Amino acid sequence: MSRAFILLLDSFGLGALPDADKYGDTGANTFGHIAAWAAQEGTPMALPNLERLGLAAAAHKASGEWAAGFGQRDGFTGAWGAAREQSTGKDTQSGHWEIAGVPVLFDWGYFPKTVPSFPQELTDKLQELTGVPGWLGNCHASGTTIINELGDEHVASGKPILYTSADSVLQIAAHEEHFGLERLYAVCEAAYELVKPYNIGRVIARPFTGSNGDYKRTANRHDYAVPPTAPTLLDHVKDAGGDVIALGKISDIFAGQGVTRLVKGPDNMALFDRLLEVADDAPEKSLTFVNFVDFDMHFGHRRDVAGYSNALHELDARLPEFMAKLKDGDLVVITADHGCDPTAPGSDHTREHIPMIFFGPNVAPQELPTASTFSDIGATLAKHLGVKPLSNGTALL
Ligand SMILES: O=P(O)(O)O[C@H]1O[C@H](CO)[C@@H](O)[C@H]1O
Ligand SMILES: [Mn+2]
Ligand SMILES: [Mn+2]
Repeated sequence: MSRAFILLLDSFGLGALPDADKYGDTGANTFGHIAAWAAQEGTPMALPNLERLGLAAAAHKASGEWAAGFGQRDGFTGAWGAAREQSTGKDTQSGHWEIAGVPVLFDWGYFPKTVPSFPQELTDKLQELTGVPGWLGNCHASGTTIINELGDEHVASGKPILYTSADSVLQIAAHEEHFGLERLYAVCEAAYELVKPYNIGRVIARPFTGSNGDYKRTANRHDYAVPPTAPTLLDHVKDAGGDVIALGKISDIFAGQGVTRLVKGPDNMALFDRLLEVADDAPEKSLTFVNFVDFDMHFGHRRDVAGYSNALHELDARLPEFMAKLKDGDLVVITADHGCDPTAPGSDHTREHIPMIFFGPNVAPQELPTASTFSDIGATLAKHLGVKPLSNGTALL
């Protein structure tokens, strides 16, 4: 039996990369700063299951410091280490694709931090194609803030809210009932075609509901992402006849490429429930890839340190349920795609090391060398599954 599982904690960074200063992220440390905050609150973090696997030791190796409340201990059960990003960005697509063997070595296009942020020829063309009365926003923004700032005006005028971030994205927010969900999707589809010359990674539909200055995003977010530029681990597994089971937003991130089964869930804990079901029936030579997005979407970008800490405790507490389902030959890795330090200024991702914690019934506990590319993770899983090796990365086990 050989199966592989990637449990990706979206944005769970372990400390700044050597080149973080180029990204404005000097000193960023998602895990370290959450742990420091918790200790200062008088409620130090306790993540016994992740700690036993080697998480805190990996963070120490990556950042040079022990996270508050954690220290050297005996009896690790995982093969633990951290990885550095080879891609030029610090976005979700770059992180995931690189794990799967395809680092993004070209520069994505980005929209500048000016107002307006988007080129006028782009917004004019999109207006002409979709017949909307104009645009609101047209700037860098936090998605939950801007819908409350501009929601009333959007409802009154029918103008969608356009915004972006430090990532290569064009996001369009509109009211599900007043503007219409299908209409929002149609505007995003048109935008996806128009941003191609700008080398933009994703257009994201951000529907919301509510009234009178009180608006909330719904679960009907939809991503229109460019597909990976070369075959990924997912393709290699699929081409070898294996199942590729994508939980949460994984399928969107790979534009469906290489995915054979799609499983959705509204939040981290629902996704964990789905993961347990998949662990029961995933066949031989399958890859199960789950993205726990709440860490990033609800807590990292929102700079909600308490929420992030709580979500880590919730996941840690449930890990034994998953471990109990593992079968002989299973290989699991716990990792991330970038950082999003909730104590950093602004609301963007941070350029950090990611955890690389392998475990499973046949994994010998050990310290791993710091990987110079996230692709070492995918290369290790490709070897484990016996599929075609990836064109980037080195197998570590
Ligand atoms: O502030 P919100 O809308 O959550 O946006 C975030 O979500 C986008 C996609 O993950 C990122 O680029 C980031 O800007
Ligand atoms: Mn991400
Ligand atoms: Mn994000």
